[in-house]
Amino acid sequence: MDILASSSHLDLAEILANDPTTFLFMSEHRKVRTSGAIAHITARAEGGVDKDSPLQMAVAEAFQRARELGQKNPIVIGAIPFDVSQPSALTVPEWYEFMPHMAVNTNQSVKLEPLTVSEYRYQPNHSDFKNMISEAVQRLKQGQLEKVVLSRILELDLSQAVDCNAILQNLIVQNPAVYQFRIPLGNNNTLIGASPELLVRKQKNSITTNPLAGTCKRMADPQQDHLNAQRLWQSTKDQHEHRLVIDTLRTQLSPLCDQLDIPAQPELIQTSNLWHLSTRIQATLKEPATNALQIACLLHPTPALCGSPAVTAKQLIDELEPHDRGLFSGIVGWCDSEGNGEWAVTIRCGLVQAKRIRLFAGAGIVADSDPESEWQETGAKLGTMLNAFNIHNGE
Ligand SMILES: C=C(O[C@@H]1C=C(C(=O)O)C=C[C@H]1O)C(=O)O
Repeated sequence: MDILASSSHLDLAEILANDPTTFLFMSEHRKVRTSGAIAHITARAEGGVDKDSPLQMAVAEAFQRARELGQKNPIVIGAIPFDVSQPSALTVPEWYEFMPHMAVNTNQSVKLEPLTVSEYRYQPNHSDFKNMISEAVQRLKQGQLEKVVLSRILELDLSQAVDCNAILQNLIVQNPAVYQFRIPLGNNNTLIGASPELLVRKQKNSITTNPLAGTCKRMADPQQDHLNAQRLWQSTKDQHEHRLVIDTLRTQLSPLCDQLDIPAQPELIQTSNLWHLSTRIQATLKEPATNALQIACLLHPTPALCGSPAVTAKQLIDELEPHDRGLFSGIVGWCDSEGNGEWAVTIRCGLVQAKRIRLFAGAGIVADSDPESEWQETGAKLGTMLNAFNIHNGE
């Protein structure tokens, strides 16, 4: 499709041009923006690794229609929920382009009028969250499973409607090196976020995945910050949490790949407010025709968002979490008709609807997890979105 000819800076307001249908997915690899819809795809992602699954068939059909309307290489873009038995929220747009990286202004945040929060709702609240983690720790100690990821929701009511695009602009400025997205969901509902975690990128026969697991908070004091990072690196608990993710990915990817390059040790990476253990995995596909959405469906949800073993962890999440995750901890991204694409994990994000914001944060729990530390960790994760809103109390 068209590539922006000029290399002048665009503010988000110009990029989105007040078009409520615009999807945005931006990374250091590609920055995609869209307009309009040829098809909305709600087919469930269950079994989506297979070419003849309902999801892949629906996408192929919509691509065919887009080609008939003159598109050379249509794309599908949007979000898939954590629970793949729930409907997908995908669109084949009427128009899209890959923007030049330089086109997007990542320097200028938007000065927001101070927002007044009229209500904070925690689901579960502090004490119920700690009970939930203690219950999970019991099950982990009994050996029913090795890891489960448990989460909480923070819902805020504001005294005035927020400008969703201004919040996204702030997210981009505060988190320039991650995966930023804007997913319009209808009913004036928008999912926005800045995820640090790549589920899969596919370019021709080459794939990359970059799971994160093992987290601690950044500190204002550089020495304390460095110490925290070292503590995370040396933590057997966090290294164990991380290894479980890598082992699963190795098992899933090995049969598909000629070459699979997994570093022996994770590295430390930093976001604006957190340290993570991170492993960048590179592989070459045996069958280059396998598309990015198929691989995303194979890997999702990884033990970084669900647990290990996956089926037992999913059952425990259904039993213990009081909320439905919906699109949170699902995946978000795009795939073109040549099979290339990029999918990130839907974290560090929120659903915005006029005066109401719904935020999500989860943490990996293993047998030696401490409930209060997990509350603190999820609080720090919520900070990514709260900072973009310029809300500093409550967490
Ligand atoms: C679930 C979240 O994060 C996930 C859990 C992590 C952990 O347990 O250390 C780290 C990164 C993500 O894979 C979240 O940010 O909400």
